Amino acid sequence: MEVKQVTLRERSGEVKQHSKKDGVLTAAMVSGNMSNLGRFGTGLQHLYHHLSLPSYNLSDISVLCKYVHLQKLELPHNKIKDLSCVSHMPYLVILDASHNEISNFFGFQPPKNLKEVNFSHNRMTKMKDLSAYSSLSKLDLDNSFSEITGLEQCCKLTHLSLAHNKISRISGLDSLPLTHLCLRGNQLERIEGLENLKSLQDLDLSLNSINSLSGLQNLHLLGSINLEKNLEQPDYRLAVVFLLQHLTMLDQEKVTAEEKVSSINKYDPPLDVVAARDHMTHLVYQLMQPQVVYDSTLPSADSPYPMLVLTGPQGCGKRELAHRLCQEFCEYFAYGTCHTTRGPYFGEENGIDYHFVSEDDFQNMIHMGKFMQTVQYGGHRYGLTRDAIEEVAREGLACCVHMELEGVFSLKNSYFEPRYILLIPTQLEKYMDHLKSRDLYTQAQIDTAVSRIVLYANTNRHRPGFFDNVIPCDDWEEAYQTLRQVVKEYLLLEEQEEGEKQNRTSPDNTSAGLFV
Ligand SMILES: Nc1ncnc2c1ncn2[C@@H]1O[C@H](COP(=O)(O)OP(=O)(O)OP(=O)(O)O)[C@@H](O)[C@H]1O
Repeated sequence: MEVKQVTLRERSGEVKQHSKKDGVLTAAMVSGNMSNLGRFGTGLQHLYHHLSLPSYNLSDISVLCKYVHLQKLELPHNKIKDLSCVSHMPYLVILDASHNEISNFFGFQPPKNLKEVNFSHNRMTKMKDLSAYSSLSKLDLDNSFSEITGLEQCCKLTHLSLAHNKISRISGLDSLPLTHLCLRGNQLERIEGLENLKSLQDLDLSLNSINSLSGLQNLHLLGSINLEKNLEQPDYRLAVVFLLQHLTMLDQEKVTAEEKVSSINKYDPPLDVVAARDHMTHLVYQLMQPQVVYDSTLPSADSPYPMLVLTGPQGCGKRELAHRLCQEFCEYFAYGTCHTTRGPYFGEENGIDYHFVSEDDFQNMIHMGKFMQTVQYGGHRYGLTRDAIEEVAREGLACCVHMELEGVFSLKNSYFEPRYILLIPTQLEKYMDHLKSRDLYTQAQIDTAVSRIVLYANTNRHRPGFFDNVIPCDDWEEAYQTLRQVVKEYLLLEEQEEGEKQNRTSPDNTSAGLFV
């Protein structure tokens, strides 16, 4: 049977073997203070598999070239300059020569199965080609390197530490199967050269001068990252958590579920969160205004004001549908004119299509509590004011507006209870051709509009009842006919017409009966 661990203690400069079993020595631990190895292990060299000589002030270890069967050699915290004796250890698997005075990087014949090497805290200044050491899986090189080179062929390298060097650029790591990478305490300003390290799970970039998080976005397996003492950006923790959704540890602290939720709410908020914020903003600003007595036609909690909202992606035709509907059903509806910061298209009239206002004016109106809801779309702001609704209400009519989905989400938080009609393109090609033919949009704007169809479709699928009606709008005329039918049903006009035919009595055509 082989001995697993034998402890040797040095007494007055001599190494004494304390125990040995069945005559076979496989491991030796030596402690004490000894400047040269002298007669150490004389005659037993060929039996050693593991030798540990930490903190011995050793400078000359040439005698170890007789230890040809060594698999593990630990020599940390000595004064060794020359490791050429390792050339005689073809079975070596693990070598720890950290905290020595070695400047000649890997100055020995490569043992075929050398897997783990620790050369940290030595005097190495330049990396060299390590293609002969292709079995390396773990390498510690915390020294004074300014450039990462020579590792390209280390195709089994999973753990690499290059901490406390002078590296200012990450390069040459692309082809490695790294799972753990430590670049703590270097001179990095950017995160680059990591895009292809798809297996990376643990990354230490602490104590650098990194000022941007770009470069981290594709590291989907990254579970732990340390970025301490880098960015000064406030809330950077949330930004990192948002970028790396799989993260479990950041700066040596656990990433909590709350942080994950907060990061999403901050950087990619769901529509309801955006809408809740929008609603809260306008409510708060409105409450901050001097209270006024509203027109009696405005809503109370018991009678939510009737309103018709046409929603759908940009350019789907909802605006024209709204106008035509207000024309045909002018005894019931009037168009609710929104405010926007975008400039008028050719032929658009201020006060009719929109109230065109400057960014500053729009902002002031927010602060004055004017808006029911606002959205940001395509770099511009849009908003529906209380006044716009009130103006229509004074006529005894219901307000008909068109808006993007975000506006609907926001309005759903208010005390208004409109009918919501979704107008959705189902033939993509046709919709795209239509957008192109308007000659108003860039390709990017068209792409955005098209991509948002899914948003509408998913909202309809996942939130039954969110829209009161869904009307395909591939054919504008057909869409209008369906829409007017739906509206007539809302208004109970069909029944009235029927009734009219039968009784020849005139209907009550006020909007009071809308949407009951
Ligand atoms: N108050 C609002 N809230 C939310 N969305 C709004 C609001 N006012 C307008 N929008 C929507 O913003 C989008 C951009 O409006 P814009 O008038 O610039 O578009 P458009 O190119 O004329 O397209 P459309 O014909 O759909 O109105 C449109 O989908 C419009 O319905």
